[in-house]
Amino acid sequence: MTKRLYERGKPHLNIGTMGHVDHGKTTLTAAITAVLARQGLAKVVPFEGIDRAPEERDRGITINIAHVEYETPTRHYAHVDMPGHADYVKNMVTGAAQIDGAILVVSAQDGAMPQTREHVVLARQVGVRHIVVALNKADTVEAPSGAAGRGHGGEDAELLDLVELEVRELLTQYGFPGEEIPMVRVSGLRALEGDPYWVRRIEDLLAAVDAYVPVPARILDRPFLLPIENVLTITGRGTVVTGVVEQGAIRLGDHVEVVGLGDTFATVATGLETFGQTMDHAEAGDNTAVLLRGVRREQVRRGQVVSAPGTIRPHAGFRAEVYVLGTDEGGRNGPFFSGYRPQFHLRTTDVPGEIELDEGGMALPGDTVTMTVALGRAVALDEGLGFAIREGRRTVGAGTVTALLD
Ligand SMILES: Nc1nc2c(ncn2[C@@H]2O[C@H](COP(=O)(O)OP(=O)(O)OP(=O)(O)O)[C@@H](O)[C@H]2O)c(=O)[nH]1
Ligand SMILES: [Mg+2]
Repeated sequence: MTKRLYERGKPHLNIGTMGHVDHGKTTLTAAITAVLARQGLAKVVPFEGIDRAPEERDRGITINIAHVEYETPTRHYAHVDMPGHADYVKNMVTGAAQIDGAILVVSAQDGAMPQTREHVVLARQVGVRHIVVALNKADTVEAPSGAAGRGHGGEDAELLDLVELEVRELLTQYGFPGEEIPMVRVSGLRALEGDPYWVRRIEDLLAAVDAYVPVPARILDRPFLLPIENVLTITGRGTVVTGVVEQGAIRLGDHVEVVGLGDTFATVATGLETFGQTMDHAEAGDNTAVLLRGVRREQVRRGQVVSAPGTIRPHAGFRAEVYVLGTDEGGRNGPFFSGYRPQFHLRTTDVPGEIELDEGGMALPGDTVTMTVALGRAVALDEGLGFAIREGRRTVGAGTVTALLD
């Protein structure tokens, strides 16, 4: 069976849904595909089809299906719906999801909640600059005209205004232009059911994303690098790794190295695909599956990177600047000290590491501190890389690598 060649007709962007648990991220994701499918711009991905990342698939090289693909009239999107809070932190905060913009989903019933705040803080830390807000579950608050008996009328519409104001203030507090951020009142659930009024609102939301999130400048002038998100075995073909190309470009047949979490080794990219379509080359920003020649499944794992030969090395020691999350941002209740051994989330992996603090040996929630880190395992590192520090289920800090030590 021959596969369609991926056409680079429209600019490609990576976006994702974020927001408090149960506010409707997955329902909204499904609704977007349903609405765009009516225009022939997406395949319907049902609610149950999102959030699944099987270890193995036997049909072709396919992207981790937590990524949903769709087009608007002007753009091609890969959309990642993080399946829960811990995964959000792992995937997005560590830069693994590499999103160019985000849809912040806030339930109109509940307003901003603790994870709404935490996600906004962390989005800011990892350099997500453009957020569009979906005030979801608006059907529980607002009635479309003519839909007598549904919704609750005037007073609750005022409630929506209040929620909107509260979210704008939250965004402004964390350095986003809260006044100008587009906010669209939607109902993922009703749109998914095909209610024309709410379908139009989803179209409004997508138009807002198209207009507000700019096409980012891709780093094409640096060596190829792809952090491995997922490893798949394709029966009869070999081992495939998937992820978003962080920088540079790769052509079919290029020599590459697999770096980190063990000995570096060389291989060749003998297949490239995106969402089931073949590619002759992949470049920064592309959600890509790479077939690696002669590589056994056990040789590769999430957390390694595929890179142009000789361009990046594994390191265990580095210097960093870290923002320690405040208690109200989901951070610790108290300080930590030199000798502290949390988990470091770097690109697509997490490894334990010991912290040596510079000044005074103590870091309080809300502080920005400099430190030396000794990781338990060497991973592919470079200066400027962003990372998150976690302890148990709590995000302790968000930092940047400032120098490599060994
Ligand atoms: N009334 C109403 N209910 C909704 C809407 N969107 C989602 N829901 C319901 O809210 C619940 C949570 O929806 P999900 O889409 O699973 O929420 P989520 O944000 O993906 O949840 P997590 O992934 O667990 O964080 C489900 O029962 C949905 O049916 C909406 O627009 N209106
Ligand atoms: Mg969900």
